[in-house]
Amino acid sequence: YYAECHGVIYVIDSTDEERLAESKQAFEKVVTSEALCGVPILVLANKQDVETCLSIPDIKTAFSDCTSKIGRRDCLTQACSALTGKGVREGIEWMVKCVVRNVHRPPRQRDIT
Ligand SMILES: Nc1nc2c(ncn2[C@@H]2O[C@H](COP(=O)(O)OP(=O)(O)OP(=O)(O)O)[C@@H](O)[C@H]2O)c(=O)[nH]1
Repeated sequence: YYAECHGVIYVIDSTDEERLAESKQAFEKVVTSEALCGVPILVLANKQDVETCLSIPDIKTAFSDCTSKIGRRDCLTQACSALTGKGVREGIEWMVKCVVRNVHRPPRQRDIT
């Protein structure tokens, strides 16, 4: 299943601080998966319409352990709200560009050098 994957969209509930550590563990499994090596990852920090939500810097700090594991691949953390739609288009457009660029995967040496 992962072997056919050209991009990962990982959704975080920005209002669920309690489960952020659990989410980070799940994210770590994705980024360390050999089958997903080099695959672009869009992290959607959802529910940003909620006033008390975690900010993007909060989320990046909580996920900072993962930075080195993300490696050289494209990775974007995009604030969004599935409720209002804000940020969703930007995220998807970014992902489309990445997928087009990485259409041959795993990345060939000449694409990354
Ligand atoms: N305010 C707000 N609510 C949202 C947003 N996205 C989803 N929700 C609400 O969050 C609730 C859970 O949404 P689901 O789509 O069921 O998400 P889920 O991941 O299946 O839920 P769990 O597995 O229970 O965490 C629903 O009441 C949604 O309406 C958002 O961007 N903003």
